[in-house]
Amino acid sequence: MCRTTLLVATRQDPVVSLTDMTEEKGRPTIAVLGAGKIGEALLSGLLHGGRQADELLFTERYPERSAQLTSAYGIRATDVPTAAKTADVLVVAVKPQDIEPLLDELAPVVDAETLVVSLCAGLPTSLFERRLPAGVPVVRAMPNTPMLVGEAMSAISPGTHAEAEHLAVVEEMLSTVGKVVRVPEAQQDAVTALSGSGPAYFFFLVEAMIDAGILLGLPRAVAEALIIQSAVGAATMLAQTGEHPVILREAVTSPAGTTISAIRELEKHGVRAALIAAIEAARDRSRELGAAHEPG
Ligand SMILES: NC(=O)C1=CN([C@@H]2O[C@H](COP(=O)(O)OP(=O)(O)OC[C@H]3O[C@@H](n4cnc5c(N)ncnc54)[C@H](OP(=O)(O)O)[C@@H]3O)[C@@H](O)[C@H]2O)C=CC1
Ligand SMILES: O=C(O)[C@@H]1CCC=N1
Repeated sequence: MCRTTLLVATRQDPVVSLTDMTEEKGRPTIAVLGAGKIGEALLSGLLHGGRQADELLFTERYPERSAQLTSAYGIRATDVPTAAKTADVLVVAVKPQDIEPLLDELAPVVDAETLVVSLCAGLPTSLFERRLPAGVPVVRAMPNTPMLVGEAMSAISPGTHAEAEHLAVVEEMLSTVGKVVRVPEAQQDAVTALSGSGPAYFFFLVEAMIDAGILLGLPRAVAEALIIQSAVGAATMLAQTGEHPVILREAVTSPAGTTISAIRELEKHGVRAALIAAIEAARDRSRELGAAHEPG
């Protein structure tokens, strides 16, 4: 099996040398267990953020995929026992459905000196704590794919044995690739539905708006350029002005103008209710993924 890589990191030279950083802060070695979409995005984002390839490791199921990633990023592939022995932080990025065999592999080789960070939707820290040796610190994190371009939104929650220092390590790692908030673990299913899956909703919206441009007779390339830049502009306004989205929308909506005609159609078709229901369904699916691993 062979997949294309998402993005080849272009900046392999460090902003600050590894020696400087290790002397100052003792930057941890990070191993990503399962370098699929999000695992690769994290590795790529960390390289872009100034991490050195030799501070990073990954494991994958198939040698073709490992070779592809090593050739794209210069990061070494390894196996789970070597990752557990070598790395300070093990980032679990397999699908929730694949977690059990990975925990079987991890349990005999991990100890309380290693920080385990799970990116898995729905899986509670208690699952890892139950299956791994006593005292292993676990942090649950939910990032999103914009980490590829340093614009991730991540939320992190400590498990029972995770101390302030562990949260700080994860916060530092994920802030290299975007923004980070701390939330109680009980909120992680909602976070997963909102920001973990969130980029997909925006991509879906952009795709639908480009289709509308095609319907109206615009060339595809023109429709794409118009919508993508409108999305970038709107997101930048939201981020930079701090204004409520209602205020920003009202500023576009001229009396008896074009925008209000469109808004009336969106409301008539229940787009707001559809989004709320969609995000609720994603939250429920996250809960279901976790419940599948409950004991008994
Ligand atoms: N995609 C996203 O936007 C986000 C995903 N997540 C979470 O990240 C996790 C991964 O998701 P995603 O990247 O989309 O999924 P992918 O299927 O793309 O990535 C998972 C990778 O792990 C590999 N894998 C499976 N089992 C093992 C194993 N035992 N050892 C080593 N590698 C293994 C898979 O190989 P193979 O393909 O051969 O099975 C695959 O390459 C999920 O738990 C998801 O909930 C969290 C936030 C956002
Ligand atoms: O779709 C999923 O299950 C994963 C979790 C959040 C984003 N992607």
